[in-house]
Amino acid sequence: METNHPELPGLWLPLVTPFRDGKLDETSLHRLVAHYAAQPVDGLILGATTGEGLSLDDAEAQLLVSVTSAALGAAGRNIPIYLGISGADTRKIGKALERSAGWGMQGYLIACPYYTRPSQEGLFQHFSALADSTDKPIIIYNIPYRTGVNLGNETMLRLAGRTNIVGVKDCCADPAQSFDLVRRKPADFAVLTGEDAFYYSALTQGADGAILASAHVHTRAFAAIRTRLLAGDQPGALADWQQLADIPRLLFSEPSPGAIKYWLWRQGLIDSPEMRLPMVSVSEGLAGRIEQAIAEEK
Ligand SMILES: O=C(O)C1=N[C@H](C(=O)O)C[C@H](O)C1
Repeated sequence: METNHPELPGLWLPLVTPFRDGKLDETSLHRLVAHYAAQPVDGLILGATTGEGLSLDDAEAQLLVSVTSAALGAAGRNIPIYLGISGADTRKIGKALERSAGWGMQGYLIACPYYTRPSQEGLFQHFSALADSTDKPIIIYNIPYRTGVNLGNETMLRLAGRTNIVGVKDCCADPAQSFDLVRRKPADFAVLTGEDAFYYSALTQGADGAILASAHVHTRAFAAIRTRLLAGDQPGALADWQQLADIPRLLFSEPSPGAIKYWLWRQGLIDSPEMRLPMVSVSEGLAGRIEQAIAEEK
């Protein structure tokens, strides 16, 4: 793929944000980043859905970026960090882009404005205005079942013409829309699936990669599927996917990132599975199923 952003294709991890006693847990964050720095992860997204970005204030988001950069640096790993931003007011998001410009991440993942359900023209003008507010690359996050609005392919392709709108995290939940986009997109615009359960099928239909919360666990196995497909080994990739396909179902059987945090906590990667309200811990039933999955790993 020819692209002005060769770092985009691949497997990205939307990192959980560890909390302890109500605060961002820097020690766990450092340990977690060091762990993934040694894994085949091509980029990190901070403060997105999985990172509970809506419950972080500016100071915490900045700390998240600086601790993550420092941990990657200490591990000698140079992969891009994008910061998740969401909101429903173009002006406020534009100000957030200005305030965060010097924080040290390489780009932004920006969700479609939620709740107000703007028209396609409104969405076009929204993302155009945001692209004007920053020099950094932007990945659009299209997730209609969370925001209430679907950014259609005609609008996406108009936005793909902007030099710093470099890709989409595609969670449109409509495989026909995703395939149509992959077929028509310019070469320098990356389609990264964010539908964990569609990971294998999205890659076989030409997606450039993925942003997958599920890849917090079995990271190497998730990465290997893409590697096999790129090497032309589709049967091998399918066999691998058949082993992994239950993982997204398990991790998303209750609101995410509860299950992922529980799993990471039980593995000693974070010191607490704590989340911020309105997110609450996994049920006893799900905790038991995760315990069993961890035991089966060994
Ligand atoms: O953190 C994210 O961003 C992700 N969001 C998707 C969602 O909102 O459900 C899932 C994806 O794996 C990561």
